Amino acid sequence: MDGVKHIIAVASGKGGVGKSTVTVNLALALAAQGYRVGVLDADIYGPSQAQMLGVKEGTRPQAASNDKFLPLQAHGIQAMSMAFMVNTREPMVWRGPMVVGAFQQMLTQTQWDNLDFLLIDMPPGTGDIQLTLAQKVPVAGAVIVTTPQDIALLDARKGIEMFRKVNVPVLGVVENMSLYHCEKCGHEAAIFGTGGGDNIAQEYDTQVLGRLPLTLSIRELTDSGRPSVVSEPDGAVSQTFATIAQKVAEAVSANQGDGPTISFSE
Ligand SMILES: Nc1ncnc2c1ncn2[C@@H]1O[C@H](COP(=O)(O)OP(=O)(O)OP(=O)(O)O)[C@@H](O)[C@H]1O
Repeated sequence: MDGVKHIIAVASGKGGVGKSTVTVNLALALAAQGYRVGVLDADIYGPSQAQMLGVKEGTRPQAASNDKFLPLQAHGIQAMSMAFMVNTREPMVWRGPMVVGAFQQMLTQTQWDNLDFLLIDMPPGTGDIQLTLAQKVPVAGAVIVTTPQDIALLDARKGIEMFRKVNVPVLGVVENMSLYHCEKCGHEAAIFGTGGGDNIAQEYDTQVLGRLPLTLSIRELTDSGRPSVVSEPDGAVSQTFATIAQKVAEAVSANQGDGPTISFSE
């Protein structure tokens, strides 16, 4: 795709497992490692990237010279979202084809500026948007976000199966809300059970990219527009995202054969 080297879908089967939180922090972690990164919020009905990136309500993208939109800039990354086009306080009462049309327009009519990675924050489920993405553009891989409990894993499995059906490699699984961590007393509890991420990674012959705790700070920082990776760059959560970013970049380059080029000369 024009202006983009690698497209990565961040997906989950189930809603509310932290997919948007992982997308924005992973994007910022990749940017911190020197990559040029963009985020496309494909959640048309419930976009959250504008808020998570701290873009002020009512900010609109500028038109480029060629019928395209310029993405907005936030914390050093480029971003496009339905939230930049509509009043986010009003519900979008749209039928499926209109939603797909809006997604396609954002996908093809955004003038991304020389990105190494475009992360697409997918809506939950395995429907129209997922199929449109796989059919319209070459997707380098998918990152699956899940929480460890059975009900979320059930849906995460469907997400993995769907990407396999459309020949998109699964780069790995991020287990979110692995462990509840009380920031006051330090108490930890596996509210959603343990081992879910490992089991699913083993089942589908992929890797666990990282595990994130359920903590107040992740929620507060991300929802307030200054995600953990920019607010607490040296904190444990940012370290985890740095590792996830590294593994994602490695998995993409391994899949695409971007290894070093060796040449011989006399
Ligand atoms: N590890 C975490 N600890 C605490 N809060 C979290 C964590 N991950 C996500 N949250 C919070 O949970 C809520 C839902 O997260 P998020 O919007 O990222 O989920 P989602 O999977 O993208 O949801 P959907 O796709 O259904 O909109 C947000 O308020 C977010 O801040």
